[in-house]
Amino acid sequence: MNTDGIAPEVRSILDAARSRGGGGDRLSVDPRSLADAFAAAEADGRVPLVAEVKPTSPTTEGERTDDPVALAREMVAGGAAALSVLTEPDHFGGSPETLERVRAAVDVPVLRKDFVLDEAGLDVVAADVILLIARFVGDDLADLVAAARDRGFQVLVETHTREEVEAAVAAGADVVGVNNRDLAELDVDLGTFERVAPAVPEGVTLIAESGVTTTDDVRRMRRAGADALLVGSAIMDGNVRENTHRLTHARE
Ligand SMILES: O=P(O)(O)OC[C@@H](O)[C@@H](O)c1c[nH]c2ccccc12
Repeated sequence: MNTDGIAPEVRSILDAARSRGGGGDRLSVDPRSLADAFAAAEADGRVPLVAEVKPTSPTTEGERTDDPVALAREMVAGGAAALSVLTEPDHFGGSPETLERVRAAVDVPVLRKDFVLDEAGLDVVAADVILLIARFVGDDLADLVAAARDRGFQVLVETHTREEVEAAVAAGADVVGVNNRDLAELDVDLGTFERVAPAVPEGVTLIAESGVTTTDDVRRMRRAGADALLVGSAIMDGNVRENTHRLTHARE
Protein backbone atom coordinates (compact mmCIF):
# COMPACT_ATOMS: atom_id res chain seq x y z
CA MET A 1 0.00 0.00 0.00
CA ASN A 2 1.16 3.53 -0.71
CA THR A 3 1.09 5.37 2.59
CA ASP A 4 2.77 8.55 1.27
CA GLY A 5 1.11 11.61 2.69
CA ILE A 6 -1.13 9.70 5.08
CA ALA A 7 -1.51 11.39 8.47
CA PRO A 8 0.57 9.79 11.27
CA GLU A 9 -2.63 8.97 13.21
CA VAL A 10 -3.90 7.02 10.23
CA ARG A 11 -0.60 5.18 9.81
CA SER A 12 -0.87 4.14 13.41
CA ILE A 13 -4.43 2.90 12.79
CA LEU A 14 -3.24 0.84 9.82
CA ASP A 15 -0.29 -0.61 11.75
CA ALA A 16 -2.66 -1.67 14.51
CA ALA A 17 -5.06 -3.21 11.98
CA ARG A 18 -2.21 -5.19 10.43
CA SER A 19 -1.00 -6.49 13.77
CA ARG A 20 -4.53 -7.50 14.86
CA GLY A 21 -4.94 -9.53 11.71
CA GLY A 22 -8.30 -11.19 12.07
CA GLY A 23 -9.53 -14.39 10.64
CA GLY A 24 -11.63 -16.72 12.69
CA ASP A 25 -13.84 -19.28 11.05
CA ARG A 26 -15.13 -18.22 7.66
CA LEU A 27 -18.32 -16.23 8.25
CA SER A 28 -21.63 -16.68 6.50
CA VAL A 29 -24.10 -13.85 7.06
CA ASP A 30 -27.75 -13.42 6.27
CA PRO A 31 -27.88 -9.65 5.81
CA ARG A 32 -30.65 -7.12 6.36
CA SER A 33 -31.05 -5.18 3.11
CA LEU A 34 -29.51 -1.71 3.14
CA ALA A 35 -31.39 -0.73 -0.05
CA ASP A 36 -34.70 -1.71 1.53
CA ALA A 37 -33.87 0.23 4.70
CA PHE A 38 -33.09 3.38 2.68
CA ALA A 39 -36.25 2.95 0.60
CA ALA A 40 -38.36 2.51 3.72
CA ALA A 41 -36.93 5.72 5.22
CA GLU A 42 -37.67 7.66 2.02
CA ALA A 43 -41.22 6.29 1.89
CA ASP A 44 -41.65 7.45 5.46
CA GLY A 45 -40.41 10.99 4.72
CA ARG A 46 -37.06 10.59 6.50
CA VAL A 47 -33.64 11.31 5.07
CA PRO A 48 -31.89 7.91 4.86
CA LEU A 49 -29.25 8.16 7.53
CA VAL A 50 -26.60 5.75 8.77
CA ALA A 51 -25.96 6.78 12.37
CA GLU A 52 -22.55 5.84 13.72
CA VAL A 53 -21.74 4.48 17.18
CA LYS A 54 -18.26 5.98 17.56
CA PRO A 55 -17.17 6.28 21.20
CA THR A 56 -14.09 8.32 20.24
CA SER A 57 -11.75 8.96 17.30
CA PRO A 58 -8.40 10.59 16.55
CA THR A 59 -10.29 13.80 15.74
CA THR A 60 -12.65 13.76 18.75
CA GLU A 61 -11.98 15.04 22.25
CA GLY A 62 -12.85 12.66 25.09
CA GLU A 63 -14.72 9.41 24.91
CA ARG A 64 -18.39 8.59 25.24
CA THR A 65 -18.72 5.74 27.70
CA ASP A 66 -22.51 5.18 27.64
CA ASP A 67 -23.72 1.72 26.75
CA PRO A 68 -23.44 1.48 22.94
CA VAL A 69 -26.62 -0.61 22.82
CA ALA A 70 -28.56 2.18 24.52
CA LEU A 71 -27.09 4.71 22.08
CA ALA A 72 -27.97 2.48 19.13
CA ARG A 73 -31.57 2.19 20.29
CA GLU A 74 -31.79 5.98 20.60
CA MET A 75 -30.49 6.34 17.05
CA VAL A 76 -33.16 4.01 15.71
CA ALA A 77 -35.82 5.81 17.76
CA GLY A 78 -34.59 9.06 16.20
CA GLY A 79 -35.21 7.67 12.73
CA ALA A 80 -31.87 6.24 11.59
CA ALA A 81 -32.35 3.89 8.63
CA ALA A 82 -29.20 1.94 9.48
CA LEU A 83 -26.34 1.99 11.97
CA SER A 84 -22.58 1.97 11.69
CA VAL A 85 -20.56 0.52 14.54
CA LEU A 86 -16.83 1.05 14.92
CA THR A 87 -15.10 -2.22 15.72
CA GLU A 88 -11.59 -0.70 15.83
CA PRO A 89 -10.45 -0.92 19.48
CA ASP A 90 -7.22 1.08 19.67
CA HIS A 91 -8.23 4.46 18.21
CA PHE A 92 -12.05 4.48 18.14
CA GLY A 93 -13.08 2.71 21.33
CA GLY A 94 -14.93 0.03 19.39
CA SER A 95 -15.01 -3.76 19.48
CA PRO A 96 -16.50 -6.68 17.55
CA GLU A 97 -18.53 -7.56 20.66
CA THR A 98 -20.11 -4.12 20.62
CA LEU A 99 -21.28 -4.68 17.07
CA GLU A 100 -22.61 -8.10 17.96
CA ARG A 101 -24.63 -6.70 20.86
CA VAL A 102 -25.94 -3.76 18.85
CA ARG A 103 -26.98 -5.96 15.93
CA ALA A 104 -28.85 -8.27 18.29
CA ALA A 105 -30.70 -5.31 19.84
CA VAL A 106 -31.97 -3.52 16.69
CA ASP A 107 -33.60 -4.64 13.47
CA VAL A 108 -31.98 -2.16 11.05
CA PRO A 109 -28.91 -3.04 8.96
CA VAL A 110 -25.59 -2.62 10.77
CA LEU A 111 -22.35 -1.61 9.05
CA ARG A 112 -19.04 -2.82 10.41
CA LYS A 113 -16.69 0.17 10.42
CA ASP A 114 -13.08 -0.94 10.57
CA PHE A 115 -9.89 -1.04 8.56
CA VAL A 116 -10.19 -4.34 6.73
CA LEU A 117 -7.03 -4.89 4.72
CA ASP A 118 -7.25 -8.53 3.65
CA GLU A 119 -9.59 -11.49 3.43
CA ALA A 120 -8.88 -12.66 6.98
CA GLY A 121 -10.05 -9.24 8.18
CA LEU A 122 -13.55 -10.08 6.93
CA ASP A 123 -13.95 -13.01 9.31
CA VAL A 124 -14.13 -11.11 12.58
CA VAL A 125 -17.82 -10.50 13.26
CA ALA A 126 -21.06 -10.89 11.30
CA ALA A 127 -22.56 -7.61 10.06
CA ASP A 128 -25.05 -6.64 7.35
CA VAL A 129 -22.64 -4.36 5.53
CA ILE A 130 -18.85 -4.20 5.60
CA LEU A 131 -16.66 -1.20 4.80
CA LEU A 132 -13.75 -1.42 2.38
CA ILE A 133 -11.63 1.72 1.98
CA ALA A 134 -10.42 2.03 -1.62
CA ARG A 135 -7.22 3.85 -0.72
CA PHE A 136 -6.13 1.19 1.76
CA VAL A 137 -6.95 -1.96 -0.17
CA GLY A 138 -5.69 -0.71 -3.55
CA ASP A 139 -5.42 -3.44 -6.17
CA ASP A 140 -7.07 -6.00 -3.91
CA LEU A 141 -10.42 -4.18 -4.01
CA ALA A 142 -12.19 -6.39 -6.58
CA ASP A 143 -11.06 -9.59 -4.85
CA LEU A 144 -12.12 -8.30 -1.44
CA VAL A 145 -15.53 -7.15 -2.71
CA ALA A 146 -16.07 -10.64 -4.11
CA ALA A 147 -14.80 -12.35 -0.96
CA ALA A 148 -17.08 -10.20 1.21
CA ARG A 149 -20.11 -10.98 -0.97
CA ASP A 150 -19.29 -14.69 -0.91
CA ARG A 151 -19.76 -14.46 2.86
CA GLY A 152 -23.10 -12.69 2.43
CA PHE A 153 -21.98 -9.15 3.29
CA GLN A 154 -23.23 -6.12 1.42
CA VAL A 155 -20.24 -3.91 0.70
CA LEU A 156 -19.74 -0.17 1.10
CA VAL A 157 -16.65 1.02 -0.75
CA GLU A 158 -15.30 4.27 0.65
CA THR A 159 -13.69 6.74 -1.75
CA HIS A 160 -12.28 10.24 -1.59
CA THR A 161 -11.44 11.04 -5.24
CA ARG A 162 -12.95 10.52 -8.69
CA GLU A 163 -10.20 8.00 -9.47
CA GLU A 164 -11.18 5.95 -6.44
CA VAL A 165 -14.83 6.06 -7.51
CA GLU A 166 -13.79 4.67 -10.89
CA ALA A 167 -11.79 1.92 -9.19
CA ALA A 168 -14.75 1.13 -6.92
CA VAL A 169 -17.16 0.83 -9.83
CA ALA A 170 -14.67 -1.29 -11.79
CA ALA A 171 -14.44 -3.57 -8.75
CA GLY A 172 -18.20 -4.09 -8.88
CA ALA A 173 -19.25 -1.80 -6.01
CA ASP A 174 -22.95 -0.95 -5.93
CA VAL A 175 -22.78 1.13 -2.75
CA VAL A 176 -20.15 3.87 -2.76
CA GLY A 177 -19.31 6.32 -0.01
CA VAL A 178 -17.48 9.57 -0.55
CA ASN A 179 -15.58 10.53 2.58
CA ASN A 180 -15.41 14.28 3.12
CA ARG A 181 -12.54 13.72 5.55
CA ASP A 182 -9.12 13.70 3.93
CA LEU A 183 -7.08 10.83 5.36
CA ALA A 184 -3.87 12.69 4.62
CA GLU A 185 -4.71 15.81 6.61
CA LEU A 186 -7.74 14.61 8.60
CA ASP A 187 -9.56 17.83 7.77
CA VAL A 188 -13.14 17.86 6.50
CA ASP A 189 -14.45 19.63 3.40
CA LEU A 190 -18.04 19.03 2.26
CA GLY A 191 -16.93 20.29 -1.16
CA THR A 192 -15.25 16.89 -1.60
CA PHE A 193 -18.59 15.16 -1.97
CA GLU A 194 -19.81 17.84 -4.38
CA ARG A 195 -16.72 17.40 -6.55
CA VAL A 196 -16.60 13.60 -6.50
CA ALA A 197 -20.32 12.67 -6.61
CA PRO A 198 -20.72 13.37 -10.38
CA ALA A 199 -18.27 10.51 -11.08
CA VAL A 200 -20.67 8.01 -9.49
CA PRO A 201 -22.91 6.33 -12.10
CA GLU A 202 -26.70 6.15 -11.85
CA GLY A 203 -27.81 2.98 -10.18
CA VAL A 204 -25.03 3.05 -7.59
CA THR A 205 -26.19 3.93 -4.08
CA LEU A 206 -24.24 6.99 -3.01
CA ILE A 207 -23.47 7.85 0.61
CA ALA A 208 -21.99 11.15 1.86
CA GLU A 209 -19.64 10.38 4.76
CA SER A 210 -18.19 12.60 7.49
CA GLY A 211 -18.46 16.23 8.44
CA VAL A 212 -22.25 16.49 8.26
CA THR A 213 -23.22 18.56 11.30
CA THR A 214 -26.25 20.75 10.56
CA THR A 215 -29.57 20.35 8.76
CA ASP A 216 -28.13 22.69 6.11
CA ASP A 217 -25.26 20.23 5.62
CA VAL A 218 -27.81 17.44 5.13
CA ARG A 219 -29.66 19.44 2.48
CA ARG A 220 -26.39 20.40 0.81
CA MET A 221 -25.29 16.75 0.49
CA ARG A 222 -28.73 15.69 -0.74
CA ARG A 223 -28.69 18.42 -3.40
CA ALA A 224 -25.29 17.14 -4.51
CA GLY A 225 -26.77 13.66 -5.02
CA ALA A 226 -26.45 11.79 -1.73
CA ASP A 227 -28.91 8.91 -1.46
CA ALA A 228 -27.96 8.61 2.20
CA LEU A 229 -25.67 10.16 4.80
CA LEU A 230 -23.27 8.64 7.30
CA VAL A 231 -23.01 10.74 10.46
CA GLY A 232 -20.99 10.06 13.59
CA SER A 233 -19.71 12.98 15.67
CA ALA A 234 -22.71 15.28 15.24
CA ILE A 235 -24.96 12.51 16.55
CA MET A 236 -22.67 11.26 19.32
CA ASP A 237 -22.23 14.79 20.71
CA GLY A 238 -25.19 15.45 23.04
CA ASN A 239 -28.67 13.90 22.92
CA VAL A 240 -28.34 11.10 20.42
CA ARG A 241 -32.04 10.66 19.75
CA GLU A 242 -32.69 14.38 19.23
CA ASN A 243 -29.62 14.76 17.05
CA THR A 244 -30.69 11.84 14.86
CA HIS A 245 -34.27 13.10 14.64
CA ARG A 246 -33.15 16.59 13.61
CA LEU A 247 -30.92 15.30 10.80
CA THR A 248 -33.36 12.67 9.49
CA HIS A 249 -36.07 15.33 9.24
CA ALA A 250 -33.99 17.90 7.35
CA ARG A 251 -36.00 17.75 4.13
CA GLU A 252 -36.00 20.47 1.48
O1 LIG B 1 -17.98 11.77 12.71
P1 LIG B 1 -18.31 12.16 11.32
O2 LIG B 1 -17.53 13.34 10.81
O3 LIG B 1 -19.79 12.34 11.11
O4 LIG B 1 -17.86 10.94 10.37
C1 LIG B 1 -18.51 9.68 10.41
C2 LIG B 1 -17.76 8.67 9.53
O5 LIG B 1 -17.88 9.09 8.19
C3 LIG B 1 -16.29 8.56 9.94
O6 LIG B 1 -16.27 8.09 11.25
C4 LIG B 1 -15.50 7.62 9.03
C5 LIG B 1 -15.49 7.66 7.69
N1 LIG B 1 -14.69 6.71 7.18
C6 LIG B 1 -14.14 6.02 8.21
C7 LIG B 1 -13.27 4.92 8.21
C8 LIG B 1 -12.92 4.39 9.42
C9 LIG B 1 -13.34 4.96 10.62
C10 LIG B 1 -14.22 6.05 10.62
C11 LIG B 1 -14.62 6.59 9.42
